[in-house]
Amino acid sequence: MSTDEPPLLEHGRLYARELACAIGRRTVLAEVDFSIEPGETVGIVGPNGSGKTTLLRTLSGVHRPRSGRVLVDDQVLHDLRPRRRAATVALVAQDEIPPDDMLVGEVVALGLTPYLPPWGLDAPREQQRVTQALASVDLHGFAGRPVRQLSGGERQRVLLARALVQNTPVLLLDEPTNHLDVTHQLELLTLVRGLRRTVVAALHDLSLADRYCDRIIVLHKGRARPPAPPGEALSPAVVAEVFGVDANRVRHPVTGEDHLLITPREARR
Ligand SMILES: Nc1ncnc2c1ncn2[C@@H]1O[C@H](COP(=O)(O)OP(=O)(O)OP(=O)(O)O)[C@@H](O)[C@H]1O
Repeated sequence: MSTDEPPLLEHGRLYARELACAIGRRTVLAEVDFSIEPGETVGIVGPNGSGKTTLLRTLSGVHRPRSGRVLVDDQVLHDLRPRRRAATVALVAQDEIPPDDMLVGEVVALGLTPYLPPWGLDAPREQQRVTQALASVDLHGFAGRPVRQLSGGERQRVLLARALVQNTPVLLLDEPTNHLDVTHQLELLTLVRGLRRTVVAALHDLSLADRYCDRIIVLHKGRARPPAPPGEALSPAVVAEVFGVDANRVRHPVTGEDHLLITPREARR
């Protein structure tokens, strides 16, 4: 989809440099160090509580790192003014609930805020971008509906549409497939891969991460393994160690593609 000219792919290189992420006094992750290329889709996986949300919030600028730096291209993210930061990185948080009395179109239009002059409105242009973004997440015709009337999955797609109109070179997604039916899960991941943006997504479903990500970062015991291609990041040994389940790669009988198959340990007895 295109809400505006797509950002050029020389923009959106995302770096974490010796990052430590903390909540209160507790360090959740330390020694996080990686570089993500413009246009890459990178998954973050890890058990519950391993720090996926904390890392995404730090990469988005919402949390300050305890130490280290986040850079987008040559800019230190946490030094940017809020408007500039909002034009650089968009975060779709997990389970955000917009105010009940807002209309869907109004929520999506919030993504344009960093580009508007103070008190500035450009209604026809704004409306067109909102309409395009809603259509791209399969919510054509929803602009006038109150947010309170949406299902969880529809709300999730509205928040993605808001991030799309924000039109940032870097897009961060926290469990974007939560609440979505299987069709919309696959559509969303196909959509984000086709955006020509740098995408970092926390995903619980290892098979989806394996299939849709160029590289994957595995969080385990307070550390982030360096981003690696799915076959390496989610090798049977790593999946067994980190998640305590068995993983096998099997060939799809029709497409011939590799799929990651997860089985509980007891199933093999
Ligand atoms: N507001 C908070 N106050 C104190 N501790 C917190 C807070 N939010 C998260 N934590 C703790 O920080 C750690 C990392 O949490 P985080 O939400 O980043 O994990 P996660 O990998 O996203 O988890 P999940 O898979 O369950 O969504 C967890 O141990 C969690 O209990």
